[in-house]
Amino acid sequence: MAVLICGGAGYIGSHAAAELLERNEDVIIIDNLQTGHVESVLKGAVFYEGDLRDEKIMDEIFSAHDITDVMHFAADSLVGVSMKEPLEYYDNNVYGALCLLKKMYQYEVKRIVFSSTAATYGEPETVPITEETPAKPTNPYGQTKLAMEDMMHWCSEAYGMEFTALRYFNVAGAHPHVDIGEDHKPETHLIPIILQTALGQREKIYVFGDDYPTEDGTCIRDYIHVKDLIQAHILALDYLRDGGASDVFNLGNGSGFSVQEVIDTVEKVTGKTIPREIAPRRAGDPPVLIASSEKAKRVLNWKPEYADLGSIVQTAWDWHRRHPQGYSEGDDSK
Ligand SMILES: NC(=O)c1ccc[n+]([C@@H]2O[C@H](COP(=O)([O-])OP(=O)(O)OC[C@H]3O[C@@H](n4cnc5c(N)ncnc54)[C@H](O)[C@@H]3O)[C@@H](O)[C@H]2O)c1
Ligand SMILES: O=c1ccn([C@@H]2O[C@H](COP(=O)(O)OP(=O)(O)O[C@H]3O[C@H](CO)[C@H](O)[C@H](O)[C@H]3O)[C@@H](O)[C@H]2O)c(=O)[nH]1
Repeated sequence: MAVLICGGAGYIGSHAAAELLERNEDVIIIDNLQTGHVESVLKGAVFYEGDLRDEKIMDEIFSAHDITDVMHFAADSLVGVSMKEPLEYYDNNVYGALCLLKKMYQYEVKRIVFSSTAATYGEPETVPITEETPAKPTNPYGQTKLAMEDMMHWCSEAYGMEFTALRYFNVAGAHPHVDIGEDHKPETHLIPIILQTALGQREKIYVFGDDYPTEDGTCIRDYIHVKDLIQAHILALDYLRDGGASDVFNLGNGSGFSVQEVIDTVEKVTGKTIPREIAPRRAGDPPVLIASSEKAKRVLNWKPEYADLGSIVQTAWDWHRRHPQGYSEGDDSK
């Protein structure tokens, strides 16, 4: 039995590899390294550098290993870029998932745990967001993720291929004891950008809009620690292995923090003053996104450990301080 991690050299996929290896699972990774890092591939995992859309390497992997389960993280995931390059997003995300599902069907692999996103909900009218909240994406990124969920739904109906679509809210933090963390180039996510400012690599943080209908006028998001997120993936995998039916689950902390509050928290954790400047709104940002993850808690028995934003930021800060330039130092000591 082996788990194939698609996108296992990326931020979240590498944390999944760490957890699976800790459970003594056989881990196979495919990653084309378009945003991933070979340095984040952990010892013990079998690594293939390649693309999901390349049938040759997919056949090589599926015939060389007894793959029983898939975790699928490989995707393009920048909302802004997706607005400008929708076809690229459909190609990598939707066509990439199609290629993967075809191989799973061909090699009779029946289970897949999938990275979905809160972006499938678009701009919901009420919070907290439950899985019953209508999915109405407002950008191609969210739309491609919903299309991928739909494909899995129909594969489940037709071929008995069971899936869990995990709709993440804002993922942050780094592994508390394995030396892996978040390194996107370019970085667009709020917490690492503030940490880069704390490290003196950026002059200031631009706060995108202070005229939203929230208490301090800045956007509110629900931040979830990557380790808690991965714990839910492990539970989702076990749920499918125990015969659980295909389903969709939100993954968030259930509490919201404004951009200003996140910056204040980073100041507290790092002891540094973060210069901030109010900038125009970023297109497509909903004012408030807060998850209800009650379903994951009830069905999967998920118990997140990092409810407090300070402890999430602390683990990210620890990693960023150790790796101020990210993985680019060529650290291959894993
Ligand atoms: N980071 C977040 O806050 C967040 C929130 C919601 C959903 N997600 C989803 O979680 C997943 C992982 O996000 P991440 O932050 O770890 O991103 P990431 O870019 O760090 O990881 C994605 C990995 O997939 C690889 N990849 C992409 N396309 C590929 C392809 N066609 N073939 C092989 N490898 C490919 C990349 O090289 C990268 O290593 C994504 O699907 C993303 O949409 C992330
Ligand atoms: O320099 C910055 C960067 C971000 N922000 C603000 O900080 C908040 C969080 O922004 P992120 O880019 O960190 O995260 P998003 O909420 O935009 O997006 C995240 O959640 C989405 C789902 O809602 C998608 O899944 C996406 O992949 C994931 O990164 C937003 O209000 C954004 O406007 C700033 O003010 N300044």
